[in-house]
Amino acid sequence: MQLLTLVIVGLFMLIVAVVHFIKAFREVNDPNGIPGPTQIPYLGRVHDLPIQFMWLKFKEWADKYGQQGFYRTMMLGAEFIVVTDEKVAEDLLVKRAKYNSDRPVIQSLFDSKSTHGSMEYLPLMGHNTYWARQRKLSHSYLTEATKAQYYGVMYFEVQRWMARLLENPEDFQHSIEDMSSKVMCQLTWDDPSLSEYCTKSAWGLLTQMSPAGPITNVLTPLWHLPILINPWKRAERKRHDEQQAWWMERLLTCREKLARGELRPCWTRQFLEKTSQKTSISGDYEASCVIGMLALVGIFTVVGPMSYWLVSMVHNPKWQEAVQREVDEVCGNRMPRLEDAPRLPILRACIKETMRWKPNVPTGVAHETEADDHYQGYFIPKGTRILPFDWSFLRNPVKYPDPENFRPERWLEPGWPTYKEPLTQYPTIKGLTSFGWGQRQCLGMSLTQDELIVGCGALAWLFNLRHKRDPVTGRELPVPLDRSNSLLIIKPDPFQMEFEPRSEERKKEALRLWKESEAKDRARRERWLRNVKEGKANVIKEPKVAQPTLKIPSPSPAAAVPAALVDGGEVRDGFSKTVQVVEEKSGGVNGHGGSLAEKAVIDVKKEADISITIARLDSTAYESKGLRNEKRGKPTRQVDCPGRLQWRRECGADQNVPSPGRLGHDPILLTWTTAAASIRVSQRAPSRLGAIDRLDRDPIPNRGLDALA
Ligand code: HEM
Repeated sequence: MQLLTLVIVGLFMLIVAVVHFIKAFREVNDPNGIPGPTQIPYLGRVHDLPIQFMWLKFKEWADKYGQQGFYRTMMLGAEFIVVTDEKVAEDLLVKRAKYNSDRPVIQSLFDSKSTHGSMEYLPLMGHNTYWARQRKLSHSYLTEATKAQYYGVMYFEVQRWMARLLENPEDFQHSIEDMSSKVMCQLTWDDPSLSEYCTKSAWGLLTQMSPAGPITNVLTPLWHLPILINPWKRAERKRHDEQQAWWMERLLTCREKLARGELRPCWTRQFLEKTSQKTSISGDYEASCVIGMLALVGIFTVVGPMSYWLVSMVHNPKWQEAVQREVDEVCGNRMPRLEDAPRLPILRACIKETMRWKPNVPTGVAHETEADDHYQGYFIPKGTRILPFDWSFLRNPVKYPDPENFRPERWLEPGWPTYKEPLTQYPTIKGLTSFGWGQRQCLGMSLTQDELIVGCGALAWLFNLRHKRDPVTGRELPVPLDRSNSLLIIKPDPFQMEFEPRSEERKKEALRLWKESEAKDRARRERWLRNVKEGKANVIKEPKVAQPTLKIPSPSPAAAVPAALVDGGEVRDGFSKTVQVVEEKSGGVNGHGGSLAEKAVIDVKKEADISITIARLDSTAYESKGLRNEKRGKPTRQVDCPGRLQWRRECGADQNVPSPGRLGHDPILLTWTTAAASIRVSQRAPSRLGAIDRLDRDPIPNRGLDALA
């Protein structure tokens, strides 16, 4: 009897599970929804989407389901729209950029979107205030460096690279990376000797954020295992802390060098001398991150097309000869410079065709939608990831006839769909789909183009790039066309090739040039230091650091609250604001109504008295005075305060507070849930410099950022 009951219960549960599964299956495969491969409830297509060369599977699906320019798939509950046509990307990511410019969470990084104020990875940040101000700053630094022709750094490093290739050609893959790393380390911290570590750190971050990196990026629930049995989280904690400490150390070293007058033009000097006075960047920590991130992102990106240039040239000797002829005609006995670019269309065409033929961000970088939307009659829910699938854009046979082959003439000869005049300006890689879309479009297009012109131009001037021959059999060693890593940003796997100097004269000239540049650089540095010691020119004093002020960057207090809950509001003064909430949801603290209506983040850098006042507009003011920031490291603290005030330190295991205590940051998340509230946060005893250096509103309104596109 008991057995029979068990069997009946078991059968019943099985039937319930099957019915539930069928219902879920129908839901995730709605015949009226966006076309795409059949989805398995909860899993999506995680079972047959390969981690290696994922873009090839995406392309297979694109050919099958992407007739309308997009298709849909799922991964462990996350919705994806894979965009396969440029027009659709334009519609969704440019025209609707206002609410399609967020980023998905990257599970294996702490606070990848900076939702909790980590402020670390600009390209991965959500569509929030940190992103807006860091993008503005990065854009202005990159533009200024471009105008100043990168302070000569690119020529210097490319000359060094040519000499290294002559002396040690076998090491070419390492020396490419080191060259682009040295360029970035000079632009960032005026110190090329940092390149080795910086490159390592760049690949470390890239691996951590890629689907082909830690398994926790795909099997995301694993990330939430307790830290003791979670090797992925422990490894990331170590990587992260080392990287952040290194960035901070760079900034502090630059400050010391600046004070001694030893720092030449670079982005950190620009920040210390000028920007720190009038920026919304919150302080040293954030500055070290935004500048450090720029250095990293400029390494693993440029390495791809620079390496694929070698592949293109080895496989297409006719085009190599054409580039060499053009460079010889224009530059004669010297290496190409940026001012030669208008007269080097074949070089530019081959660079652009290399990027089209072998795109180094083949899947594209996902945006995330911030609002429900409809497109071509289909519903796109908030939180959907939109993947602008670059491999597909660049293999569209209508725009790029014969897409599988290297055809630079498509940029040079009238009659091809992509031909554009004047040839002094076009082809240019600026605006290529590989650099992304809308408000999140890449900021490094000019830098990439310039570095490729100087670097690839120098290669064409100095070398014949050839297959290497096996010394025993005499046979050509293969240079594979389709072997690469599978990270978000790719580069070819190691291979062998020959760098044959075009003539003995050019070889001598390249070595002489490098010796001369190196000697000049050393002499300049020594002169600079001598002058400093003798108290002569070029001693740059850092301006006095002003007392940081509290800021509320959001222009409208209402904007931070879900629109339906808000009935206007006003900013009373710099530090306080009023929000009127007209509707409440159930739940909330202490059983009283009130979903999360507002929250603010305060950074308290050192011990300080602060006063936080929360007042219900319709009753007495509740005050919690003199909260001392003495309990460092305590993860959560509840303040006994009527009016359903809750505040806590934002130090949960998943919420990455930038090295609390160590680097001087100590953010407090403040939330309040009253029906109608005003809040005042102030520093009661500003006894120490920089005690409070940031008061932000979070979530951050996305309106008003369009101007930054
Ligand atoms: C081959 C070279 C490069 C490629 C293919 C590339 C590609 C991209 C892509 C696809 C994005 C995301 C766009 C989107 O979400 O729609 C991006 C963002 C970005 N790139 Fe590049 N990039 C390159 C070089 C560089 C360089 C040299 C720098 C600067 C040193 C740079 C700085 C950035 C920054 C700061 C962002 C973040 C923009 C934002 O989130 O608002 N990139 N890049």
